Amino acid sequence: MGPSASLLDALFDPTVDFDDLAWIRDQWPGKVVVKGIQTVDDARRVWDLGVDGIVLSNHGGRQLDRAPVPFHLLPTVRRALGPEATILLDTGIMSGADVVAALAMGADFTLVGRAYLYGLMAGGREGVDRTIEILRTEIVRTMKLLGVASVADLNPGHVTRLRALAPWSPA
Ligand SMILES: Cc1cc2nc3c(=O)[nH]c(=O)nc-3n(C[C@H](O)[C@H](O)[C@H](O)COP(=O)(O)O)c2cc1C
Repeated sequence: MGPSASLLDALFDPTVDFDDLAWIRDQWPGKVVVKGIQTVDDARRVWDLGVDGIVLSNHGGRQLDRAPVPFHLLPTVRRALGPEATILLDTGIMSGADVVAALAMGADFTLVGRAYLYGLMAGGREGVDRTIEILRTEIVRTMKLLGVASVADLNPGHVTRLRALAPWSPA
């Protein structure tokens, strides 16, 4: 096994479980956010351990390409955990319309992985700034097209309208 493979093995300990998370929560007074949640049961269990946020993510489906789609999981998790839970959506955010759709379906935040890396590869630091600028412009434009002035006013009903208004956004 090469040095990078050994390092990865050391970083990703497969024996980590919910008891370890409870221990971390107990030891660490700062924020704890758990990424990679893929089922409603895990979302509830992790939230009940007192974390500050959960991230619905399949890490882009890069390792396990049949992993559940976080966007599809989002409404069920929001219903199960209620309005107080902090839910972040990761995976597949490639446009401002994607961000708006996730917020409308119940996410509090979205994360961006590959989109900003594409900007980084295309233009370094400026490319990342430009990616963020494009996402911001698209978010504002999408909300204008929907006739929504505040993120707080977004709701699942807007997602159907979003599909009609934004043909670049996959159904
Ligand atoms: C090059 C690369 C490295 C990544 N490294 C990590 C990592 O160390 N830990 C992690 O939780 N996710 C990692 N991810 C996954 C991303 O954080 C994110 O979950 C995934 O790319 C899906 O989001 P996206 O569709 O916006 O890219 C990595 C992704 C890429 C492309």
